[in-house]
Amino acid sequence: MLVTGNDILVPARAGKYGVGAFNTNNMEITQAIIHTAEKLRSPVIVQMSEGAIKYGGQDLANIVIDIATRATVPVALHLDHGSSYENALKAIKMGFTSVMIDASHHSFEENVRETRRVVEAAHAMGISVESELGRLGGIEEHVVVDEKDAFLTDPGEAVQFVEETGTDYLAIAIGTSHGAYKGKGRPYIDQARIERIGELVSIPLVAHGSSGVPAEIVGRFRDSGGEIGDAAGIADEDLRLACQHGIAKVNVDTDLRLAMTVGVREVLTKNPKEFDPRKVFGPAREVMAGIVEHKMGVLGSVGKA
Ligand SMILES: O=C(COP(=O)(O)O)N(O)CCCCOP(=O)(O)O
Ligand code: NA
Ligand SMILES: [Zn+2]
Repeated sequence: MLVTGNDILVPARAGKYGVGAFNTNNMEITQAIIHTAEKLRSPVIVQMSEGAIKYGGQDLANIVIDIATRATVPVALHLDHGSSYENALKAIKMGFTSVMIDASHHSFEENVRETRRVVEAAHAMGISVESELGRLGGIEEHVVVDEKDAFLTDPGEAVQFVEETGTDYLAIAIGTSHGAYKGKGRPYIDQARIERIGELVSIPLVAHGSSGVPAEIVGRFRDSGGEIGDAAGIADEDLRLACQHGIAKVNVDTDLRLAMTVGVREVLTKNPKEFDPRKVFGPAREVMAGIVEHKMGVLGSVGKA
């Protein structure tokens, strides 16, 4: 069933488990996400960035809404990294049940102002809101403390931000970053900071940049002709721990992109004569479903629907 972000995330925060928020850009990705959630009896969030909306528009949103509505587990459709009040409202008009207003690159005051505007409008329509405080960005071990603090979310500011905006859930900067290169070796994630913020703030917390970039997928990507540097993602153990301390929404896009590409490349390199799209995108869907299944196991959302 299609539900709001709060319907899924408030129980997740209370139950100390994480719910995957997986980005989609087509039908097969959407099916891999929602069908796997049904198989595992797990709630799930399907999210579309503004780039995905540009790519697939209402056509793609309708595919998500239709599959989510018929699904036997709770599914929310979330606007990822909404960049303006207007775009957040447009997404609600398209049928989204959760929207992010990402004004974290503005000053604290401007971020509060913009976020509060979206919260008021979205709440008037029964839609949940994600906002962000702090700067997403890979933190290398050598970064000096004050520079690190400039990036990461300040616990005291988080309390004030939540009070002044009424945001339903909050994306915090804890050392993760988008993409396949999250730092040398085991990417840094500031567990103490998550724990501190989780103690002070009771709403669900959001971790962006949470793809694991699993070595097995990276290996298959290279073996099927892909080119990728020394990619690294967030360790499963770090994600599991983060969900014990208040992280409830866990954003994953890169892992699905890698999985889809691996599926397509492996078919096309193994069977150069193949040109039936179902024989290309079908196997890609299976690889993605495997990624979704692994992630739900790590986050602890299996059986929670
Ligand atoms: O936090 C994440 C994903 O993090 P990840 O890269 O670790 O998967 N996200 O919010 C996904 C960001 C997707 C942006 O995609 P566009 O190219 O459409 O703008
Ligand atoms: Na988001
Ligand atoms: Zn993000």
